Amino acid sequence: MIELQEVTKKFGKKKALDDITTKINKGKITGLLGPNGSGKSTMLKLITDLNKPTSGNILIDGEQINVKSKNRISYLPEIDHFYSWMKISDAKNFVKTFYSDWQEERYKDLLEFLELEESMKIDKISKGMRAKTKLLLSFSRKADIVLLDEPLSGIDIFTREKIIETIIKDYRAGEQSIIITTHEIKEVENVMDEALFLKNGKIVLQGEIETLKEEKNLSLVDLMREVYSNEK
Ligand SMILES: Nc1ncnc2c1ncn2[C@@H]1O[C@H](COP(=O)(O)OP(=O)(O)OP(=O)(O)O)[C@@H](O)[C@H]1O
Repeated sequence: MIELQEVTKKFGKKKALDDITTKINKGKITGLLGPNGSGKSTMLKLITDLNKPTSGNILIDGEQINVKSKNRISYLPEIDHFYSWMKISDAKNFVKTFYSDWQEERYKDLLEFLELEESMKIDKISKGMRAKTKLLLSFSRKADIVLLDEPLSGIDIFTREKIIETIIKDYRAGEQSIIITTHEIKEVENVMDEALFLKNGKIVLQGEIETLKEEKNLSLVDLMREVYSNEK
């Protein structure tokens, strides 16, 4: 379980996250939702320990984030983190040297599934292929926490579908926790178990998707509309 205790993250005077206390359940797919600038990426970066909170604590299975917990996390950043000279195989070797849980078999399997080739040069492939490459590298590890920041952003419908298929393909429900930030709500609605809605750095709603929808008798998109129109 990932636990945030009174977490605030400030950039200058701006509170990107404002005194957040919450638990994100283990073994589920959780959608981290909210409008631009609501704090989604900031929250993922704090969980990966790429950024430190200004105040508050983040615990993973009851332990303060440490080197061991960092190794359990696979993080797909919103922005491309590849060097332009790299081929997919170079990017793989780069990631592989950092993490002991690299799974070569899974990498080979996903490479084929995503219709990518190791010899492809990253600065020559399309945006969709780069998105698939990021996913390939994130999912070729055995990490039991996978954080995906906007994996569907700016990608065509077919590639989006392929990316969603990849996310659920070998998903170990109950064991592996996946947190996805996205604006493509309709497409991930059926994949997510739980959702956490952020606005201005605060949680405005959180729960199991089916329960939230049933309680209000609304689709997730309409639920979001209601949540964000009521919040100022
Ligand atoms: N490195 C930074 N320096 C200054 N301000 C930042 C930094 N990172 C985030 N912020 C600010 O913190 C707030 C939250 O940003 P964040 O990127 O977490 O939002 P988001 O919900 O992921 O947005 P989007 O959907 O547009 O990706 C925004 O106001 C943003 O400008």
